[in-house]
Amino acid sequence: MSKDFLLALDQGTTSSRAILFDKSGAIKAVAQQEFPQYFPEQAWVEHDPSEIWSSQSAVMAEVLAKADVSARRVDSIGITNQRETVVVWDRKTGQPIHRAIVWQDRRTADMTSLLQSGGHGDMIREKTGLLPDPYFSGSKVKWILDNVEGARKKADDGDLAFGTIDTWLVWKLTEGEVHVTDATNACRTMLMNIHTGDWDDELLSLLEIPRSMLPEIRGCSEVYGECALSATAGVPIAGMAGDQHAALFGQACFERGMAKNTYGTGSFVLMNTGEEAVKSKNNLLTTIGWRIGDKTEYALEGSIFISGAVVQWLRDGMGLFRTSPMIEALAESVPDTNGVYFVPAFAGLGAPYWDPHARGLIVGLTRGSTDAHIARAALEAIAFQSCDVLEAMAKDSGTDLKELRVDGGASKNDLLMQIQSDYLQGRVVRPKVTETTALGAACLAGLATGFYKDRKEIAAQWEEDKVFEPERGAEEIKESRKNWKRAVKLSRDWHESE
Ligand SMILES: Nc1ncnc2c1ncn2[C@@H]1O[C@H](COP(=O)(O)OP(=O)(O)O)[C@@H](O)[C@H]1O
Ligand SMILES: O=P(O)(O)OC[C@H](O)CO
Repeated sequence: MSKDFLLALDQGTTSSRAILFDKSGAIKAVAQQEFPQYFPEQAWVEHDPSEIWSSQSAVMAEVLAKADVSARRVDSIGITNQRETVVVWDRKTGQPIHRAIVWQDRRTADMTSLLQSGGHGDMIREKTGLLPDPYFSGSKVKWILDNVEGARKKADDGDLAFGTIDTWLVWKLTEGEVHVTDATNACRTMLMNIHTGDWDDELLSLLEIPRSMLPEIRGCSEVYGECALSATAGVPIAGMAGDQHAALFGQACFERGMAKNTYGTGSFVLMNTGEEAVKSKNNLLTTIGWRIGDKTEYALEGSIFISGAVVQWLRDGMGLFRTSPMIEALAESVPDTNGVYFVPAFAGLGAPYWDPHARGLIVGLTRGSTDAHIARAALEAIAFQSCDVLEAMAKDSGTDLKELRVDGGASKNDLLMQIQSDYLQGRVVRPKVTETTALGAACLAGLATGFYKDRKEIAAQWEEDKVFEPERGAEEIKESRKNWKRAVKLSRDWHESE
């Protein structure tokens, strides 16, 4: 039977998705399931690994049924996932010993501040391309080992396994046979040296994490094992990358200097820097774009923790509208924010501020402020945050960005994309397929099996849907950009440590 399809498993922060692509990169079918978020304490965020697995395996079966395609016609599976989120499980029982600690969780803020004040910041930056922040996996693993009864002894005895979500899914898909991660997920743990491509003993000993817990680090495009589940039994798992890296690949940003921004729960801007691991002088991260065969390509990244999530908060927390897309009409009903600025630092601030103690605020309110102004200020905030990161990126890379390729749930919002282009004073380009994260994972799998010959074939499939050009001049936006920075200043260092 001919193999006509690639299956992408896209395990995101708020939902698990499975998408079936045909060879031209067109979507044949999508299945999606949201799963519960747990907020046990202020600024803590957890997921239940078994709910992640049950939602992901359910959508995998559902998408094939929806498309009426049998697993025998699926060439291979590509996995992509929310990054940094930590699962620790017992190797013997396969049971997690704690809920997954999610990338947004701030419980280890004091721990990472100590790493900084203890003089480890430069070493961490040099080796990992990251900076000490609770965002990354390492401090979360240490927290589990320190706080779950009996965990440290079990870890020392070699009975525990650690994984980011990619690792957890492969473990489940292969029924405990394969314990691997890929270079892009590994490089977000703060435990890997991005220059050697291996776990780093100095970092492991600093965080007291035994090497025996860790998965093997593999490339992004190779066969890791075969699926053991009945719905997809025998299909090779052949692609794996963190969601932002997969999106960079799916956007065909294959040349140095090309960049994308994914507007999901957070926003993540990545710029390809080729084989050079560019060191940021402006508080961006140096990250692995992908590793294919023995070649590693790098990227600069600006990670913004809250973007689409602010829309969700206005929807669910404030009840301003019923569905996320409805924010567009509400925000469009006013010509501007009437002086309102909204800093959505719900989970502290990521790049380029890196302040885990910042908290959200809305300023500039008057008796004339309405829900529409607040909605518009939320969209402006999404755009402002990306501009802050892109400004830093231009300085670090020494290149002015020619265009920004966009994707993710909130990129469907035309008003937001126009605001982005205005504040950026540059071209914003949205492709026909905005599921580029899943597409990237599928393509990585297809490259490994020979379904695709080379990257050129993939790049040729990328098609533009809509281009946004600035409608306002540089002078017109100057005042707003200045006020945004004033608002950010006010949000800083708000939460006091215990
Ligand atoms: N039309 C829209 N305008 C603004 N935000 C949107 C729109 N549609 C979806 N969103 C936001 O995008 C996010 C979902 O995007 P998605 O790429 O699925 O995220 P994730 O992968 O992080 O779960 C949600 O936070 C939602 O509020
Ligand atoms: O699930 P997303 O799309 O919000 O992405 C989460 C990021 O990978 C976190 O680093």
